[in-house]
Amino acid sequence: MEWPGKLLLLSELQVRNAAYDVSLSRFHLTWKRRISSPVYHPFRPSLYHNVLVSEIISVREEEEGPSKGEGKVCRHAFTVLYVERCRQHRWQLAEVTFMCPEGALCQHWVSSIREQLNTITSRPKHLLVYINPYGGKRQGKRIYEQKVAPLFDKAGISTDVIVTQYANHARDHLRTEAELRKFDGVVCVGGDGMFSEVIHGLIWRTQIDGGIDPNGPDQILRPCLLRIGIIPAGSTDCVCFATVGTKDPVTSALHIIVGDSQPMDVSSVHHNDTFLRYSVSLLGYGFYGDVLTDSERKRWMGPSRYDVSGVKMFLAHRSYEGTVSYLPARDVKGTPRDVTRCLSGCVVCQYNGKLLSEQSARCKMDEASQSGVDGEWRTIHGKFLAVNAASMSCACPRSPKGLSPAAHLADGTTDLILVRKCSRFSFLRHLLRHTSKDDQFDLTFVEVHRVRRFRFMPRHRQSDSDLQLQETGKRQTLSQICREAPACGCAPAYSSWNCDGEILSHTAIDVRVHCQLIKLFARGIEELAVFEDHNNPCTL
Ligand SMILES: Nc1ncnc2c1ncn2[C@@H]1O[C@H](COP(=O)(O)OP(=O)(O)OP(=O)(O)O)[C@@H](O)[C@H]1O
Repeated sequence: MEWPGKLLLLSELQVRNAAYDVSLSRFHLTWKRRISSPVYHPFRPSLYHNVLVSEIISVREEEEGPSKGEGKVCRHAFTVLYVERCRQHRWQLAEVTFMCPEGALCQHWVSSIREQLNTITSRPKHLLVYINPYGGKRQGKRIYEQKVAPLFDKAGISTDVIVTQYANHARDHLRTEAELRKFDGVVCVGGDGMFSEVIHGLIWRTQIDGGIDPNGPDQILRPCLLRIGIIPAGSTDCVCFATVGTKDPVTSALHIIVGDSQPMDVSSVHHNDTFLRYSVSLLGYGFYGDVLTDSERKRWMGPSRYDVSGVKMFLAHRSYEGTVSYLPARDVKGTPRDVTRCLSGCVVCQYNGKLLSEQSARCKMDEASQSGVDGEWRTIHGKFLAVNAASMSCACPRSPKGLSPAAHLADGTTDLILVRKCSRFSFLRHLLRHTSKDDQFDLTFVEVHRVRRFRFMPRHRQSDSDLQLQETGKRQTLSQICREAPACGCAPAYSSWNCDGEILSHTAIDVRVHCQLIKLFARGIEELAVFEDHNNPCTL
């Protein structure tokens, strides 16, 4: 076996007229300046650079290098394009040009680097791209054409681009028409709504192709083979922020190019035997459901509608009666009160992912053992200000800790957070703790459980006429008027579920977490230390 640290090439080359020792191994490209004077010079550029081969985007031979170096003639040059880390998890494309004394040496370097890049099998070569031209500030097309397409081009990635014509265009295309075998991944340019369309299309198609009925709440779903990339261009880009650490199209494009892979759990939401939606981040009933319902009526306000509706619903202080039953996540590592976070290469996700896939393999062999794997249901009845299920931390720039700071992206569980009826002041304390260092769960009226499945049943069942009105958007009957503006004194009987920013049509739901059902072109959030390279001018 070849020793991985073994040097494949070592030459003296020039970078900006200074001599460097440049070396290439299977994993690293390094260039180290030859020091002519031992005297420290504070303004001299960094002396040592190290780039992972896995983070080299491409290499190109220059037409003709500069004609003179320090005394030597250097007419042959090649340029390496690579990932450079900046502040706050941002990546950018950097390049360095090496000048070689001879053409043969230059070609040898170019072919050796290309050879190493060709050994990386996880990089996509052909992508299917969906652009929502109306997401966020309607910049999706411009962002893709100006910032992303040139990078894909440099990396030699070919694309089939579809600019969506209507809502659910991407979902329907993926479900039926898309020739998925042609592609190594699917990219969506837009916000969380667009990402949701893509996962709905891809998961559905994967189940149908695999002969699995997606309407069955007890079905073990097939993981999707194609990875998904998100180019953030929406007004809410929470999934991108949670999996990459920033909302920057260039950073996301570079994660796609280097072929990153981040598994992610998906929850299926059913009402009886009818599939409603998939969720990857937040399912919220009560406060977060009401905020979304109210903010939908204020779309004309733009993103500030969430603040306005948040304040309004906080003052309304509505609580809802219902029954929550859940299956606690047994045997898994981690709890919602952990101080450790789900970061890049998370060992909790790896451990639980393995454990749960072994359990579901056993379960497939013996359908009857299902109850043994799942354990026992627990039930809580009460009046709640909020019932939330966070499948990831739900961190965003406004709430950097998120709704459940210790939640994991891919451990097969969701954190069920129950906020019981309490005073306005107490609820405010709970909400404010999402932005401070204090533990938002350390309050008598809040409880949190790490679960694999849960059900919710409101005390008052929705009537069919309520459901019809909810779906058609008409608001004319007395009960609906009472629900929207209970000036008559009757409190609304039920809230709505906010499912990743969409309102569900039913309140009685059955939610099941599917461990690592999808994979993203991301690597999770890297430790900050990785980014604190003080030699890097971009971090200063
Ligand atoms: N061509 C289109 N015309 C109208 N709607 C579209 C089109 N393409 C996609 N959509 C829908 O637009 C919605 C919002 O898209 P997206 O998530 O990209 O932007 P956003 O501004 O972040 O939206 P949101 O406010 O929902 O987060 C999605 O639910 C998607 O289904």
